[in-house]
Amino acid sequence: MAQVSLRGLRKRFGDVEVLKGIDLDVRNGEFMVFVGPSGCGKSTTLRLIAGLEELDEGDILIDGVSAKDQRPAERGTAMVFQSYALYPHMTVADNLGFALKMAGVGSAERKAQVQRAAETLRITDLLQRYPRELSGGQRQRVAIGRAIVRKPRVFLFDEPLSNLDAALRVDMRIELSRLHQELGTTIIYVTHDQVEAMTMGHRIALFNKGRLEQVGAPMELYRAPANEFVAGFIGSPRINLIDRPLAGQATPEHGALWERLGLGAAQRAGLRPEHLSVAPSGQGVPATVELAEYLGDTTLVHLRVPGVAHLLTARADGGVTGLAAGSKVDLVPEADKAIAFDAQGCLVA
Ligand SMILES: Nc1ncnc2c1ncn2[C@@H]1O[C@H](COP(=O)(O)OP(=O)(O)OP(=O)(O)O)[C@@H](O)[C@H]1O
Repeated sequence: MAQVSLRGLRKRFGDVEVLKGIDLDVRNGEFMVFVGPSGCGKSTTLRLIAGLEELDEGDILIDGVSAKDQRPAERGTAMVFQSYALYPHMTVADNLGFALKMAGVGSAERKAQVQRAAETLRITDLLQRYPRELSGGQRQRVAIGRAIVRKPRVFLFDEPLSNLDAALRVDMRIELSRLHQELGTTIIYVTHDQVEAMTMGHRIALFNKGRLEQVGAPMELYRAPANEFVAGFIGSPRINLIDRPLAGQATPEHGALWERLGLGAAQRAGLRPEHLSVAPSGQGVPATVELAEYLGDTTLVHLRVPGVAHLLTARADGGVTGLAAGSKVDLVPEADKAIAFDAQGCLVA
């Protein structure tokens, strides 16, 4: 286990400044998820920690020791790539044991460690197969096993599940969380999938354009996003953003909705779909159904309120039916759940 501290990390590729000063402390034994849109710099940060890229400015401390002058092999990190990067001509057992062999570990000890890793990942029956004889999920397990046998101080995962189908991704999410509980090793995990971030991370570091927007526990980012970007990135379906109506120009519906939110001077309100409900006419703010998505356990209702710029999404009970496009309904917001943002898009505390 190790603590990883990033201090003022900066990195450019040619003219493009990809990291514009990243400061972050990853705690001992923590499962830290780096999340953010494509190209925001999360993989570059991971590769800097692994020593696969060189820093322009700043420092990386692993257990308080600067990694700047350490080669990748000296850092005690093990990386798992999206592409698996297995040796095609080697069996699973040889793939797992290769790093140990290179490190001069004897055959009997190597065999024991490979066996242990295979048991942890539940792939003992695959040890004699070749990578081409494995499914995507099995290959990913082998790739993780290869990292485990090295007994790293820090695991670095770069989008390890993105090549798997949806059902397998869910299984592997659970497996990886179990693995972390079992090993207790510090994990830094890169993904662009906010569901993975929410379900697996002790904490999330949300990147955007080479900077960190917010670092915190998943529910902290969900309930108290530092700004509109965080609010919009975390949560599916997306949070509803409702502008304050311009004085004297609001439609009665927009005015009534804003009034119900009770946010006074805020510039914009964020309201999660589960905090917006559909009620019989006369009980709330009049709206028109654009589309209802019946998902079984819930129904997502996309609604138009005259004067409000965007469609609003309400998450209704799965029993709600008969909401044809064009139906008139009323919307009732849970005002105490509304999140207020100022003119700069920052959270109003
Ligand atoms: N070796 C490189 N040479 C030039 N540009 C690079 C290199 N590596 C990354 N970049 C650029 O740096 C930016 C950040 O890339 P990075 O891979 O860190 O993003 P990311 O947040 O991990 O995105 P994704 O989810 O798409 O992988 C991108 O604009 C990318 O094109």
